[in-house]
Amino acid sequence: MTTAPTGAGTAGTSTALLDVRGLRKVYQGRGRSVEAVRDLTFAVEAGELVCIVGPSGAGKTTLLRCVAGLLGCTSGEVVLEGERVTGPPRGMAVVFQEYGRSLFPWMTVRQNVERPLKEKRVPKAERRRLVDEALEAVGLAKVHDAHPWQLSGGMQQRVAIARAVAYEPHILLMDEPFAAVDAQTRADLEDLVRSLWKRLGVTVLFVTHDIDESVYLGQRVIVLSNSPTVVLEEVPIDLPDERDQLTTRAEPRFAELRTRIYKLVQRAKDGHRPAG
Ligand SMILES: Nc1ncnc2c1ncn2[C@@H]1O[C@H](COP(=O)(O)OP(=O)(O)OP(=O)(O)O)[C@@H](O)[C@H]1O
Repeated sequence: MTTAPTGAGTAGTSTALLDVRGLRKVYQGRGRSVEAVRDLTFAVEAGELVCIVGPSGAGKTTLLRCVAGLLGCTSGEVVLEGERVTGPPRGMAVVFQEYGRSLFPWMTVRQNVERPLKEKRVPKAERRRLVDEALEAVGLAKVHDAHPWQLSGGMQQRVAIARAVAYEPHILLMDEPFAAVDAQTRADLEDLVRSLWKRLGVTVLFVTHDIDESVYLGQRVIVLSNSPTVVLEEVPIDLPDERDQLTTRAEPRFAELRTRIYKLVQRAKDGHRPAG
């Protein structure tokens, strides 16, 4: 595991793994500015799986890019493991929606997964072990020497997940990672994320526009208001830890939770803001 994040400065002590404090993001354009995120504050504990939902344009991607250190905050701060994020932290990996663009087409599956480990200067034998384990975990051991363009969309996204997992991040950020795959593949990938999360104990922050997906995956769902964004409500997901696509989604409690979050997102779309 990586322990010393780069791209970070010292911040106050915190018990949470990730602390987003008063995050505000204003995009400055020529002659006009857009306040995408107004004031976001929430924390994620080590080992949690937290989902973020909100209306389209609510600033979910903006939030994730600020957390990943890819975008500077206008004010407020993101603190990871007690260190203020000022650039991509070493203890973090990100999986984006556009798997096609995130993989290098001229590299094999193995080379794609191995690349960040080379950059991290992980010794060769250790690299091989980590890549083998990650490919095995996502069910791609047999196609390690294929190129991404020889694989289906769902398999390519598995490569991106393997690459993130092999890196042994403390926190995994996922930005609508399954939006571009078919429903069956999506269900399989959701189960893959849950099983990797459980097995590896990694903290996961998962952005989705799919309310059912957020309830199925999360231990907690953070619902965002519309832009300029604040946290509308945090909903604990009190479903049993063992989940599967058929029985979990058929549970009355699942339906209650999805209805509650659906209503919250509708209210967010209508411009509802939290009291105070
Ligand atoms: N580079 C940019 N310059 C100016 N405005 C931007 C920029 N990127 C995003 N925005 C604006 O910020 C707001 C939030 O956008 P963002 O993409 O973060 O939302 P989102 O919740 O991820 O959207 P979606 O669910 O549709 O993917 C929107 O109003 C968007 O138009």
